[in-house]
This record gives sequence, C-alpha cells and structure tokens, in this order.
Amino acid sequence: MNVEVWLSPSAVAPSERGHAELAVVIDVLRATTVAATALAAGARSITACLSVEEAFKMKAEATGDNPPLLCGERDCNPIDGFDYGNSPSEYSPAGVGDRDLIMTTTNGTRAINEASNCDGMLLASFTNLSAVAQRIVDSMSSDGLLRIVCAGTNGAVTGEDALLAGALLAVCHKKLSDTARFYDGPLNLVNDSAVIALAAWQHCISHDKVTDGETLATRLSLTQGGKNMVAAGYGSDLVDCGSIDVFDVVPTRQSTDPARFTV
Ligand SMILES: O=C(O)[C@H](CS(=O)(=O)O)OP(=O)(O)O
Repeated sequence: MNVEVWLSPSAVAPSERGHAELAVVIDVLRATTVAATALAAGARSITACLSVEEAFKMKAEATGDNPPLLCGERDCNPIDGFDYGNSPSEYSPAGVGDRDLIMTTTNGTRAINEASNCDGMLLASFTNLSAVAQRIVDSMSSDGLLRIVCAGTNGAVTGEDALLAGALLAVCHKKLSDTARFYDGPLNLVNDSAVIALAAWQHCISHDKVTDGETLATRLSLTQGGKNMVAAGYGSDLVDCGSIDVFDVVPTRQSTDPARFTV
C-alpha cells in the first residue's frame, strides 16, 4: 500500500491533497484520544463540527428522547454550556453510555474536516493503535493510498502526532512483513513526511527507550502539545493519552454522514 503523511493540515503541498482510499486522523492531545475513550465507554456516536455555534445549533435541531451531549474545548478548557471538556478521564460509561456526542476542538475537528477527501476515515490514538493498524491492513487495497493526517497545533507540526503516525507505520509493517527492514517492505512511503514520522518513532524507541505507557507519557511531555497541556493544567491527561492499546474500538466515519463516527 502507498502511504502519505500530513504532519499538519497546513504542511501539505497541493499535489498531496488528492483523493485517498483511507484517511487516518491523529490528534493525540487530545481529540482523537477522547473519541476512542468515549466510544469505548459506550457512546453511540461522535459528530465533529467546526464551531461552538454549530454545535449548539445541531443540539437544538436534534430529535429524540436523549439530546446529544456537547463536548470539546477552546484554549484547552471546557466551553461554557457544554457537557464535557477535552480530558479523556471525563468520559465514563455512566456519563456517555448510549449517548450521541457532538464535538468541537481547536485542531482535531479541523483536521477531520481537512482530511475529508477520502473514501473512508478512521480516528487514531495511542489508546487504539493496534486496532487501527489492524483495520488499515484489513481494509486497504495493495495499490491504494492511505493518508495519515496529523492535527498539529494551530498549523504547527507537533511531536506527539508525528510519533503516532510513525508508530502506525511501524505496526502496520509488522503486521504485513516478517522482515525488520522497512524500506523494501509492503508499505511504500510516498512523501518525506512519512519517512520523518517513521524516523521520529524509531528514535523514540531506540534512543529515548520508550517501551510502555509510562515512558511514552514522559516522552509526550517533551512535545509541543505536551508542554501546552502541562501549561494549561492538564498534565495528568498525558498518562491517559500515552496509554497504548487499552481500547480495541476504531472510530469510523459513517458513509451517510461524513462528520459522524461510530465503532
Ligand atoms: O485542548 C486540547 O486538547 C487541544 C488544545 S490545542 O491543540 O492546544 O489547541 O485541542 P485539540 O483540538 O484536541 O488538539
């Protein structure tokens, strides 16, 4: 399969904006980690939207007994009138089980919107890394284009998303090949952003000795997104966002509604 990485939606050449068979959107800190956590907690669906006003409008127009819950952040903090902020620990079965969620965040929901030129879309985090990789290898055609879209922060590339993009490449390779060598294996890296992401993850493992959620949380604290979280008072979220393979859910875009994700 061919694989292209966007290190941020702003770091993309016009030639890299064509149609993809599958897009995988990454916002480790914290939108796509929240998406996996909420669906694993039993939420029925998550609908991404770009603005606070749109979220309130969608809720007002919803029909049915249980109105959707509003989730997300601005400047990292919960939004006035919303039900939940952007910390994964807020999302429990008691709170979101069997509920529809409407989510708007600064970078994650924007990245979902920017990545929309594709047949299918998944949301990835470290918490569902292996499940997403398995879905990729099960669903991609051998000559199709997989696009991994990192949300970054306000247009800038951020390390936490690049690391997960590289980890996804490494896990997909391992599932498809017995050889340790990557570059003549089953994944064809079609842009240098993919090569850079893979190198960042390999360096993280070999040099920084990241082996588990604890060491990954420490590594995330050194990224720009991690520093932002700590500065905003959400440093404890790095542990939840750095937890590897704790969920097997894969938030998957619905063909009938291109902003709605279910398992
Ligand atoms: O609060 C968050 O989780 C971040 C804030 S930002 O990236 O520093 O703007 O939002 P997200 O859209 O989840 O990256």
